[in-house]
Amino acid sequence: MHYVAVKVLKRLIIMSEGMQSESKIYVAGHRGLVGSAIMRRLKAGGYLNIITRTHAELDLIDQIAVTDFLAQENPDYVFLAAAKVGGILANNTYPADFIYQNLMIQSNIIHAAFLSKIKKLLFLGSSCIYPKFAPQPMNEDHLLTGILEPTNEPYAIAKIAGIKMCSSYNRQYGTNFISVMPTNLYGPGDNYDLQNSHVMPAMIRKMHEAKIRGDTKVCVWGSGSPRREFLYNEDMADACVFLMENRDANEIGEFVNIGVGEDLTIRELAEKVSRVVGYHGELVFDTSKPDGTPQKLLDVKRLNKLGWRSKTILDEGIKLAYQDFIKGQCV
Ligand SMILES: NC(=O)C1=CN([C@@H]2O[C@H](COP(=O)(O)OP(=O)(O)OC[C@H]3O[C@@H](n4cnc5c(N)ncnc54)[C@H](OP(=O)(O)O)[C@@H]3O)[C@@H](O)[C@H]2O)C=CC1
Ligand SMILES: C[C@H]1O[C@H](OP(=O)(O)OP(=O)(O)OC[C@H]2O[C@@H](n3cnc4c(=O)[nH]c(N)nc43)[C@H](O)[C@@H]2O)[C@@H](O)[C@@H](O)C1=O
Repeated sequence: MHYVAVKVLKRLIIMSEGMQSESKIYVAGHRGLVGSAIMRRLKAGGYLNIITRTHAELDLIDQIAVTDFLAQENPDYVFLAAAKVGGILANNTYPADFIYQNLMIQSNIIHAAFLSKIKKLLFLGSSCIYPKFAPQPMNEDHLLTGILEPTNEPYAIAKIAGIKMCSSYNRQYGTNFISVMPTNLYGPGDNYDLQNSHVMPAMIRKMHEAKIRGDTKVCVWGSGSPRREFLYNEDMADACVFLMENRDANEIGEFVNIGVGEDLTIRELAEKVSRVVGYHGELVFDTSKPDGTPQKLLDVKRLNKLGWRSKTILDEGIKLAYQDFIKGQCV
């Protein structure tokens, strides 16, 4: 048999074993919004052998350190949830950091995972990989069919490179690297920095602080008309573990969207958050701030067919996220 075919066959035999409770699992970015939820989900699922490194212990931008770490630890499975992440303003202000750090982190881990012959890897991309004016809802076939949104183009290009790395290694070497494209995420452990965060945590904090101070107005960036979809981070983690347990790259296709399949305007989101927080002041729209993509709604048919759908409804998720924010204030 041809040498490459034998190599691919060997890989397929190893892959088909599936994740076991004693499997060695590396979660990169385990303290982040998604990584911390993946940790909770894995522990709840009975996984006993999870390895982690903080940023201070292992800088994922350092290729030699990453290669040595994976060669020494030799995990069976890798969740790649480490990345340079931020909201619209952070992406627009620090484009070099977003493209450089994301290209480096993902390239280092994906290539070292290949060298270490890991059984399966999950790479997290983002719904910003799709063209700015993609038809809605956006399905997986819309990748690379139009121009990207300028505020996050460097980050999106890094994420597209991540998808193409995973699919190229699968094609050439028979690896089992799966890519998922999450919609906008929120939940416990989010980043509440007012400049660099995403809209949901920023709104929670702004409205809470305005309520405490007795402010009559809260500033919402942009026109309020862009539409976004929001997935709770515990659901996101559940989807990641479900796919790692039950689906291989050949069943998924090049990648799969992970979302809810419903969106709302930023104005509607602000109204929902103000109800949960109990803030009754006026919403003022600052149109000097960017709107970004007019709409980002994922088509989740492929995900549903693979056997997963989201559970947490938005109103409930916002309440849980607000409770988390309050808890953080009390520490
Ligand atoms: N949040 C969202 O709305 C969305 C997120 N995603 C994707 O999901 C994934 C997880 O995102 P999220 O959990 O929100 O991000 P977070 O910023 O919450 O977490 C990212 C984690 O990566 C770690 N990290 C970053 N750089 C390095 C580095 N050089 N070396 C070691 N560790 C590093 C961070 O550690 P430290 O803080 O110590 O630097 C942090 O723990 C990312 O791939 C992101 O692109 C996709 C769509 C939406
Ligand atoms: C997940 C995704 O996140 C980023 O894209 P985005 O969806 O545009 O992200 P966002 O959450 O920051 O904003 C959503 C909308 O909300 C409006 N908005 C109102 N008021 C605030 C506000 O106070 N803060 C923020 N951040 N936005 C606000 C804001 O003007 C915009 O119209 C990508 O860069 C990229 O990182 C990525 O993949």
